[in-house]
Amino acid sequence: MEFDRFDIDGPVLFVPNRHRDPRGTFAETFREDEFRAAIGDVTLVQENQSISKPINTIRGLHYQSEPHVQGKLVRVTTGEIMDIAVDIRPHSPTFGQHIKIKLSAENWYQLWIPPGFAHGFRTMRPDTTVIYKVSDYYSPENDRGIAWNDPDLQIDWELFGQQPVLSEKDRAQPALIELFSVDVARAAAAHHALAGDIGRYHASTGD
Ligand SMILES: Cc1cn([C@H]2C[C@H](O)[C@@H](COP(=O)(O)OP(=O)(O)O[C@H]3O[C@@H](C)C(=O)[C@@H](O)[C@H]3O)O2)c(=O)[nH]c1=O
Repeated sequence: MEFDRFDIDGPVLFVPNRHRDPRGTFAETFREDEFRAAIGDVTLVQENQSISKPINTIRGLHYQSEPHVQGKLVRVTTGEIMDIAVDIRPHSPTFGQHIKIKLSAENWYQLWIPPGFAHGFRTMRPDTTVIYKVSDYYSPENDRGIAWNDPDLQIDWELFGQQPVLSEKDRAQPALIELFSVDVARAAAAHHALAGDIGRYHASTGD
């Protein structure tokens, strides 16, 4: 298993070593020892699978709040997604920024999204299967979301005018600023991470 890191600290891309022969392909898709060597003391306790039938289904942006924050190890076994992880760690120098990467049945990529990130994806093909292991159990009381199209996040979903398919819940998620306004202002003032928006965040929090 190879791995790579990103400009935003925390997420890790795992790429399994594939063994090809006339029958097809074999790969180790998860090894706890290698995962822990790269990530640290994290145990994955639940595995989820979703199948999205229409192309341009967007699920997200989702996270669980304390005390049930989740890290997620995401992969695709059929189809392709554009995977998005937004840094929502209030004191992070990259608060509000995101990483974007394509995961597909062909590239076998696995993205580790640590606690402190909101996660979402757009399916780039019909009938896309996403499988992900998580580091804490599902807790409906701690289920949280951010609007996929929050303009402050500046995510280019590459929809090119197409309407995404969304759950009712995801059509009504709040903007980041509604959830994190005070911390955003503090983080922005401390790190100048959101240059240009600082005045507006201060105004909206009354600081
Ligand atoms: C996430 C989850 C949902 N459910 C139930 C709740 C609901 O009835 C049904 C569908 O849930 P959702 O609409 O939240 O499913 P979905 O929109 O696919 O939610 C997922 O989106 C991606 C982007 C993530 O990162 C995941 O953590 C998760 O939030 O499944 C569970 O039973 N266990 C779980 O772990």
